[in-house]
Order: sequence, then C-alpha cells, then structure tokens
Amino acid sequence: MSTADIGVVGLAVMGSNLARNFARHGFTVAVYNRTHAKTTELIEAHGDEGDFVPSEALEDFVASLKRPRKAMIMVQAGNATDAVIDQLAALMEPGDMIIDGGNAHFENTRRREAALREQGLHFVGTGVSGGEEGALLGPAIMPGGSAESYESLGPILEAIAAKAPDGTPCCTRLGPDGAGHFVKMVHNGIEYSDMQLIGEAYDLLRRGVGIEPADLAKIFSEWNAGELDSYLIEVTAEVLGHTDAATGKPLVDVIVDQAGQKGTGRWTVQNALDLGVPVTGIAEATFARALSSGTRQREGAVDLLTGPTGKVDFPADFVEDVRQALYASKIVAYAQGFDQIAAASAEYDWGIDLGSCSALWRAGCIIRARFLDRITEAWRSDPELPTLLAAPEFTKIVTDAQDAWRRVVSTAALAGIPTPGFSSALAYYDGLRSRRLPAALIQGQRDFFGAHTYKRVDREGTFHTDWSGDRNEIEL
Ligand SMILES: NC(=O)C1=CN([C@@H]2O[C@H](COP(=O)(O)OP(=O)(O)OC[C@H]3O[C@@H](n4cnc5c(N)ncnc54)[C@H](OP(=O)(O)O)[C@@H]3O)[C@@H](O)[C@H]2O)C=CC1
Ligand SMILES: O=C(CO)[C@H](O)[C@H](O)COP(=O)(O)O
Repeated sequence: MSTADIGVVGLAVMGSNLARNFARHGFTVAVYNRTHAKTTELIEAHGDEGDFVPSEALEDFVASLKRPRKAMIMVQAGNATDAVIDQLAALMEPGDMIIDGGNAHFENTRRREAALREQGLHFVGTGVSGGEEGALLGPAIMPGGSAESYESLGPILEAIAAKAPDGTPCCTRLGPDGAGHFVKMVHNGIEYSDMQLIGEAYDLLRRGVGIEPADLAKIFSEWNAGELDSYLIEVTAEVLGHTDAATGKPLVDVIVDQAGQKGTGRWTVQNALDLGVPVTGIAEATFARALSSGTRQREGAVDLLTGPTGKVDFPADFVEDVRQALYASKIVAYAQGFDQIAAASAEYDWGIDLGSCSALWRAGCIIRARFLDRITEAWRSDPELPTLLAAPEFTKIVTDAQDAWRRVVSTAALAGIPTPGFSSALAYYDGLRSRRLPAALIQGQRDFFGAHTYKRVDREGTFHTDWSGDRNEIEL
C-alpha cells in the first residue's frame, strides 16, 4: 500500500538523519539504500522514532510512496546521483518528483531538471546544510525547482528545517532549476572563506603573539558572545580547547596541516571567474587549502625561503585588532558571495531574493551567524544595494574597523605570517573605495600590444593610439 509521505534514497550520515528528522515530525518515510544492511541498521536503531517503510528493492520503495511521489536522494554527487535518478525516473509517473539533496553542481541540476521535465517529472535540486547533526535536528534547506513542486514539497521541508530566532523555517524556494544548488555552492564558498579567516586569526595569535590553544579557546568563546557570534567561531573554540587523549597535547597540534576539500569551494571560484565576479576571499581560501596540501612545493621550499618567523613587536591590544579584522573581512566575504548569487540570478533568470537567501542561512547551516539577521534586514530594506558594504550599518562597521584591519595586515606581513584572507579582503575594500584604479594603465598596455582600444574620461567613444606609427589617437 502507498502510505509514505516522502522517501529517502541513500542512508549514509545525511540521508539516515534526514529520514529520522522526517519521521520525528510525523511524516511516514520510505527508506532505501543500495546496500540493504544500512536500511536494516537504521530501522533497528531508530525505527521507534516514527513511521518508516523500509524496502530492499527500489520498485517496492517507489510503490510505497503516496502520489505525487516524493523521493529525496542523498547519495554521492556525480555518477552515483545520475544512476539513482535514472533508476527512480524509470519507475515514476508524470507529476512525481525527485529531490536531490546532495552537493550537486548546479549545471548538473539544470541538465537533470530539463531531462526529467521532458518526462513530466519534477526535479528539485536542494542544498542541505548543517552536517550530520543539522540533518537530524534541523538543517538549512535551499530548494530550487518549479513553483508547482514546492506547493506540496515545501510544507514537508519547512517542517523539518531549522527555525530562525523569529521562528521562520530556514527553507525557502530560491528559484527554478539550479538556483537552490547554486546558493548552496556559494554558501560553501563563504564557509571556506570564513574558515580561512578564522585560521588566520588563530595563526596570528598563536604563532605570532604566542597564546596557547587553551587560552585561544577562551578568546574565541568570548568573541562568540559578541558580534562574531556564529557556528564556526563556536566550533573553533571547541577544537582549540580539545586535548588529544593519546599524547596529552592540544588536538590542533597533532592534526596534519593539510586542508582537504571536496570541490564546492573550487566550483564557486570557477563559476565566479565565468561570471566575472571578484570573490577574492573564497578564491584565496580555496588556494590556501591547495597550498597547505602542496607537499612537494612546501617541502622543497621550507628550508630555502628565509624570512621572519612570526616574532615582531605586536601592537597593544592586538587581540582586539584581530577580532575587528576578522569581522570586517567576514563581512567582505559575505558581500562577495551575495554579489555572485545576484550575478548568477541575472544570468540564469532565477529571480533569487537575497533577503530570503540570507534569512534562510540564519539557523541550521554551517555559516549561521548572528549578523545574518542584520544582513537580511539590509537586503530587505534595499534590495537594489550595489553591494552589501553600501548598507549604512555595514559601511560603518568596515570603515570603523579599518585602522585595526590595516595594523593586522601590515603586522602579519612584517611577522611573515600569511594572511591571504585578511589581506585580500582589505585590498577589495581599498579597490572599491579608490576613485582611480591602475586599470587605466592596463587599458593603455592592452591598446599598445593588441590594439584593444580604450575609453576616455573626457568624451564618449572608443579610441586607439597608433603606437607603432605616429602615435596619434584614432577614434573608432
Ligand atoms: N556529510 C556532510 O556533512 C554533508 C553532505 N552533503 C551531501 O549529501 C550527500 C550525501 O552525503 P553523505 O551522507 O555524507 O554520504 P556519502 O556522500 O558518503 O554517500 C554515501 C551514500 O551514497 C550511496 N551511493 C553511492 N554510490 C551509489 C550508487 N552508484 N548507487 C546508489 N547509491 C549509491 C551509498 O550507498 P551504499 O551504502 O550502498 O554504498 C550511501 O548511501 C552528498 O552529496 C554530500 O555531498 C551535504 C551536506 C553536508
Ligand atoms: O556541505 C557541507 C556543509 O554545508 C560540507 O560540510 C562540505 O561538503 C564540506 O566541504 P569540504 O569537504 O570541501 O570542506
């Protein structure tokens, strides 16, 4: 009998916890995993949490779903996702929907949505953030797909989503086809940037000032009680305060310093290059992970490239300087991420509302932070802001922070401690506020070697100087 309100395919950490979350909210949940043992484990361990309908065969799983059928897949991105979609689509009927909650590339989501639409099926590409715990207790959910699919799917997703401080579910339909996965991708890009900035703050205070991890844990906890209040600062305090049981050392000292990445940060930067949006914080964070893992280059250079090793006279109250630099740089990272979402929304005609986007990041997701309330207000009071930094409140924060920010970046350079995140954020700020940029010279160079032409500041038109001839200017 078809009794299930929704089904979950893929019962690893994310899928099993999402299935439990649906069940705990009173939905009857069909569950299926390629390796059946995982389905059995879920039911044995948590079957009493709600109404589950386990199936060993995908045909039975599909048959157990109420029409229109809703099957959420939580499997590895890429080929595995395509394989599961093909299997499900072959068993479904027009009007049914497949929801991909994995970290898919938005271009794949666009392709899959178009193909399934031809078959009369709805395909909803959905970002899900919050990790293992969020999936169980309330993730932030970023669905794309048709408005029609959201009519019946939306209430189910909103029921299991995290709730913002004002009670609003952290789940909003963001736009058609790839809009949801795009927003999740940029969310992860901001996550990379935020983590890099926190890492730089740690490095300056540990290697530079010499504060031990246990004391740094207290500093990050104090920061978490103020305007920097966020999940990633909270997690940082937890990690820094943790002692390795085997050695008695701070855990951070026994973890290999090579950062991994599964690809969403790289996707964000690749797309930003295509759209021509400067997401310098995300790019620097992604490259910093790559540098950390570039063992051949690091090993080959570490004893050859000399310079300061972190010890200089640090300014008085440097901890507060670092806090302010972190806050200002973090605001720049979010501003750049929103620019990228706005550019993609225009490019793909998605109509993404930046206020809704920031509102749904307020709880459940990895980049949740207290200041997202103010970002949401900023976009809602003026959706046409040219940049988040132009919102009066954020203009004030970054301009007020700049003395501390400049002390941090210059001190870091003198101390030989790399701060690509802080430095690039400050350079972006200075770039935006410069009335004249050296781009004028670049245009002159381009015209010199490639007759690429330039515009003039004093009159309309397109111009070329005859560099190889009489050097007279020609209007084209
Ligand atoms: N882990 C996290 O914190 C987060 C993960 N995500 C995304 O959610 C998705 C699920 O993540 P996670 O729970 O970590 O699981 P994994 O990414 O580790 O994927 C494992 C699941 O995929 C299934 N699978 C793999 N290949 C196939 C295939 N060819 N056919 C059918 N099933 C297949 C596995 O089945 P089997 O047991 O048979 O091998 C298993 O259920 C991923 O896209 C991930 O990027 C999103 C947010 C956070
Ligand atoms: O999606 C997530 C959170 O929102 C994951 O935590 C993300 O996949 C982690 O990315 P990476 O492994 O590249 O650091």
